[in-house]
Amino acid sequence: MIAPSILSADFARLGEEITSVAGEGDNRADWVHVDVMDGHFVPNLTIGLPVVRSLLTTSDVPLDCHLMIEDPDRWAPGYAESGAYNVTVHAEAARDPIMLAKNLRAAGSRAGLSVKPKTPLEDYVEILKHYDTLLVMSVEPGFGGQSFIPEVLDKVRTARRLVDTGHLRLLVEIDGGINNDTIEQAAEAGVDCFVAGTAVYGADDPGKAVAALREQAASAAGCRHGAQGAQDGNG
Ligand SMILES: O=C(CO)[C@@H](O)[C@H](O)COP(=O)(O)O
Ligand SMILES: [Fe+2]
Repeated sequence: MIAPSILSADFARLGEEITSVAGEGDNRADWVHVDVMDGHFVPNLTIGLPVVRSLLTTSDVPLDCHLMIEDPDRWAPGYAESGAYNVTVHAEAARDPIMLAKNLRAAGSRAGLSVKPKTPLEDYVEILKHYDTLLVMSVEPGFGGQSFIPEVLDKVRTARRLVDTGHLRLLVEIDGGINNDTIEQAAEAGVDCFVAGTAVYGADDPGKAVAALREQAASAAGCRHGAQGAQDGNG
């Protein structure tokens, strides 16, 4: 799955930028990723709930809201109530992440938990049993256009193993520095959903960029499944 991040889009034309990846066929994004930043949890400020509510009316592509905010226990359920498909909060910011996941689901969205590059996954494995998505940050949150941090792929591999062995039931999502040079290693590690800002909205044709990234990820993931089959004696 490909989720273009509108952080790299033209903020004066956000509706059109979303519709550019909301057509039919291969050029259609699976989700559109919306980065909400409060200037406290991260040193940058973007948009909040009123803008997200408007964006929800611009297309039928599900919105994936990534909340880089303090006190998500208080603010995140509003995004779910408004119709966001997936609402992701930061593990480092949530006070009661299990209750928060329950509140998000009760409000009608999927619940996502994100970890910054230096946050270990081990501390959150039990909590993740209450979540639908794990968002592994592959850059420090706050800005688009940064370089991919390959070391976070160990967390992707661990999460993939936990899902494949039935210990967790969630989608593994990655966010930061995903482009045609980095998507294959992320796909091989076991990512299900790839957020891409600059690689999609920096391209001449964002829809074509979505299709190209998906194709690259699918063929790299195919190689991973092939290698897995051979290891299991099925290949
Ligand atoms: O959450 C964030 C940044 O904090 C991301 O969603 C970025 O917006 C991804 O942008 P690129 O790294 O793909 O340019
Ligand atoms: Fe993000």
